[in-house]
Amino acid sequence: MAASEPIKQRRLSDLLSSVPRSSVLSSADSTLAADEELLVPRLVARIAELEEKLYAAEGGGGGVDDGGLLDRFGGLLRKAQQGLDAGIAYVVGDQDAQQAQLSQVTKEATAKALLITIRKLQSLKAERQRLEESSASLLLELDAARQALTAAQASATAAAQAEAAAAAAATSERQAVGETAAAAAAAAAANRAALVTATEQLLALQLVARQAGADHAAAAAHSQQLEQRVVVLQSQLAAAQSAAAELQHQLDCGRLESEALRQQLTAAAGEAEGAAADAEHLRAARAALSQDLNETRSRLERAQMAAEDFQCRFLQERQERRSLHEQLQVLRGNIRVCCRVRPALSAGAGGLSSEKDAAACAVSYPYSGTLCIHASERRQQEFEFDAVFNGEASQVEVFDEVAPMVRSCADGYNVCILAYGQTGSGKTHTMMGPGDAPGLSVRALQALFGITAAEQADGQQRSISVSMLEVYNESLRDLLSSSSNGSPEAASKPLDVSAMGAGQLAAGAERVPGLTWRAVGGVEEVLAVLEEGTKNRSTASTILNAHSSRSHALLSVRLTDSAGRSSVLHLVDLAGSERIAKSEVAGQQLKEAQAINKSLSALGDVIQSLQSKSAHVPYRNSKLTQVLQDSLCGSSKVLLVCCVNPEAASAQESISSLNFASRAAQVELGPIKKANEGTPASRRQSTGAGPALSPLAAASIKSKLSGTPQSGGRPRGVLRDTNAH
Ligand SMILES: Nc1ncnc2c1ncn2[C@@H]1O[C@H](COP(=O)(O)OP(=O)(O)OP(=O)(O)O)[C@@H](O)[C@H]1O
Repeated sequence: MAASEPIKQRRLSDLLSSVPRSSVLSSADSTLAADEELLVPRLVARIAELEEKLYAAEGGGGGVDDGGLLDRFGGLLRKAQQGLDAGIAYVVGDQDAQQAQLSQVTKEATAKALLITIRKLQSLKAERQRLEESSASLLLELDAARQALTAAQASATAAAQAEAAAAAAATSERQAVGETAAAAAAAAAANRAALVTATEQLLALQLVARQAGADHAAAAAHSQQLEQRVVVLQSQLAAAQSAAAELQHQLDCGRLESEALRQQLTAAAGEAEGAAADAEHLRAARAALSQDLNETRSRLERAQMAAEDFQCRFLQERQERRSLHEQLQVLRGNIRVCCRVRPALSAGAGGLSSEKDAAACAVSYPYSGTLCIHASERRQQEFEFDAVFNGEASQVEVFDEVAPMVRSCADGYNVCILAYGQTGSGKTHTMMGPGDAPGLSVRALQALFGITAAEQADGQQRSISVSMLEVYNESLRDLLSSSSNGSPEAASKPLDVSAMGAGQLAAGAERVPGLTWRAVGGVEEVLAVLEEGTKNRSTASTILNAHSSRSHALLSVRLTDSAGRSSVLHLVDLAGSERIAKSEVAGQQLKEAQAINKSLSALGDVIQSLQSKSAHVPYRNSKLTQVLQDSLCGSSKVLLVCCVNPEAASAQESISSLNFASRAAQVELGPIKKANEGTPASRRQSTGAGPALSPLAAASIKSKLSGTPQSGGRPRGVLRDTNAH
């Protein structure tokens, strides 16, 4: 019998399911509702389900899992903590040695990262603590639920036993069934109440279990989050480690750089020491230089003062020199005459017909400034001039004699330098000269350029222009005219001479109106002009000189200052003065020779008139004297260079030329005046000649300036004419 069997410990659901529902309900309480009848099996099923879950929870290792998870969490957290601690220790541990080397920014960044990491670890620890506490509380609740369940099982067992007893009593005795049924109903009601209570407890446990499941899920999720955080922290730790490695690398680099910088600093310090020494040296040198500079400055100031003094004295002395120069010119006379003897030429040259002519020399030089022509063995003639140059005299020596005249032109006087002599005697050589030994013309212009350049430095401005004129067959030809082609017939525009008297030309008026004047700025331009004029010059062969010039050539140089005042230097290469009979010319050349002789005679007449102080000077007798009249009067200076052939064959011609020169040497043109003082129309300026000198003073000055002994008052010109007959 089931009711007499010992009540075994069984599940509450098994006990409940073994109760016969119909008999219990129909006999104990006919008022139970149908849904109440269904409630019991559902509750049993539910309880079974909960028990299964509970058993599953108990036996399935839910607590174990929670503990394992927590352990894992703890392990992970500890590992994370250890890693972080190791990172922190690694980072912090080396800080002592490295901290000083790291830059401030790097240190701050590292400290901030560490702080953040530590805070996160602290937060994780607190979370773990909270979870552990939560898990403990859940375990307690589970224990309580288990105990309540055990109590409910015990109660259910008792109820089942009671039910079994009731069923046994019902079976044995129908009578007692009713009474027993009532008792059973009461017991059933009590059981039902207990069941309701148990059910409520189960529901509560179910809620708790559900809560525990939710908490478990939350804990799992949280654990997952923690794992993720751990992963993140590990990656942060790895990043921190790599950052630390990077920092270490940077530190190493920094150390290397620091070492390099230290070496550079050492080197720079060495250099700085050197530079300081150099600076000290330079400072000393600068001080010395400064001292030198001061001394130099004071020397310079003294030199400047001396220079000013010198300049002042120079100006005074220049004025004095000019004055003395003029006095010397007065003493020398305004016509100076010198003689130049050409060197002997080989046979055939210069018209020499034989070796005998070439060898025989008819000239000797007894004293300084004299020469003697030996016309024959019994006849000789001696002449004295301002200067006598033998055949060995250079162009430079001859120019030295001429230079004062050039200076006079620069001082404002009209000057005329004439080369006179027979054909082949060296006139052209003296005036023009070859390219490698330029004559007086080129040297005079050179000297004038030098003078004007020096004046320019003193602030004076003077321009130089030149003209070239040929007097051929008593007609004038402009050698620089563009229409002149060099042939006598192709005469350019006809030129004539102004009718104004000597020295009476108005300022700005031309002695030869229409004559071409070329401005020249240097010797090169002068040479070009001379070449052009020389090319245009008419030449014709004669027996005496294959290249004898048959015309007078005038190179005129005009100096004009900024005020319009001008002075002229005439450089005249006269045509040959030989006798016509000897030249054996005829026709056109005879005509040329006659014209030459006529003009040279006119020149001699002018000189004769000046010598005799005649009231009338016949300038108009030839074109040559007309053109030169302003330079053959009292307001000018004249230098006549008498050129002489040394050969015996030319002795007579030489004597003739020297007689001409002697006459000229005795001429006094009158008181010297500057070029612009001659006419009322011209501007007047100081003569610079100074007051008239006593003869004694004049002799003294002349001796002083010329350095030559005086001739003892002996007249220049022909000294002796020794004739054996
Ligand atoms: N002092 C000198 N030194 C060297 N050679 C000279 C000298 N004088 C003249 N001669 C030479 O003598 C020759 C004739 O000279 P130059 O032509 O100057 O004579 P000139 O008097 O001008 O003749 P012309 O009246 O025909 O013009 C030339 O060959 C020239 O080089």
